[in-house]
Amino acid sequence: MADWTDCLNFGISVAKRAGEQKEVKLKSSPADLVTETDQRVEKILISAISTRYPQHRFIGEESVAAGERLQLTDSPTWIIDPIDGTVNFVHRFPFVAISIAFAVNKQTEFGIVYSCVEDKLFHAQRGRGAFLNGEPLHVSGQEDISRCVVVTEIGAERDDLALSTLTSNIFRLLKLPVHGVRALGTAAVDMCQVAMGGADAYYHIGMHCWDIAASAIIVREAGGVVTDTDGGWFDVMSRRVIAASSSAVANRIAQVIRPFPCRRDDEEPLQSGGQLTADRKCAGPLMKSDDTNKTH
Ligand SMILES: O=P(O)(O)OC[C@@]1(O)O[C@H](CO)[C@@H](O)[C@@H]1O
Ligand SMILES: [Mg+2]
Ligand SMILES: [Mg+2]
Repeated sequence: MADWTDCLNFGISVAKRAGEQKEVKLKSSPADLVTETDQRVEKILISAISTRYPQHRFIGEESVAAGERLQLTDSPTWIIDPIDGTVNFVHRFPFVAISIAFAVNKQTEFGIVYSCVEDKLFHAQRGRGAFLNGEPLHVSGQEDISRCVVVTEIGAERDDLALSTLTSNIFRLLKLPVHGVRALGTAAVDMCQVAMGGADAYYHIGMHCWDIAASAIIVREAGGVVTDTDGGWFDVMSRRVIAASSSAVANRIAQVIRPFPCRRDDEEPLQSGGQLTADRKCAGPLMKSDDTNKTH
């Protein structure tokens, strides 16, 4: 088995260096600031990594937004979210992370999540455990859904179907009941909360591969389970995930929540006026008819 520890250590060092980029000045508007900062951090990461590993490929949120093709091949690939929690960043809500995953043959070999404001560095390497600032991490192991804190995200979708589905999912979980539902505004940090036992589960529909590729391996290596929202096999490109402290909790959440349709990350972008757009929004047919049969 190839040993990717050198890449992991290099990834950790560039993530920490990029996380020092705090001296950003407001230029014209919060939107500009964020775009500029996100792009700058992604450039810092990709330029450092590609100088050291010129054969490696990249999937970066900002490069994809700029029109680059999103394609996960068998080649060694770094999957990067330069700032996960951009809205938090603008509002100074203190959860903002750099998320870096590394996949070979489409299998994630390691993941790094640097929660910059908290100065918490999470990492995990396949088969070698998960760590927070060098200390081993473990999920809570909770198996009883009624004793769980569940994390989810509100997401950026504002269409009626997405909004009504996500609010009714929260409604059904609260009625089970669970101990609480939380949202931190960054999928990467949400999932690391599951990995460290601060939360017992996380589910989300509509996030992207760069939001969760790193934290998915961190949860698994911390002893948790990661599945699709239907309880089946997790596909990092599907934009659907449950991460949980146990299979029992993951399965219970899968029974309760209903999906809304999302374009896969690796689907060709929508055509708009003859031009390719980076639009990967949730869209598509209404819920499947069997969704109405889900357990409440
Ligand atoms: O665009 P960003 O900041 O990289 O990421 C988007 C994101 O923060 O939005 C969702 C919640 O709104 C999260 O699940 C996800 O991580
Ligand atoms: Mg993100
Ligand atoms: Mg981002």
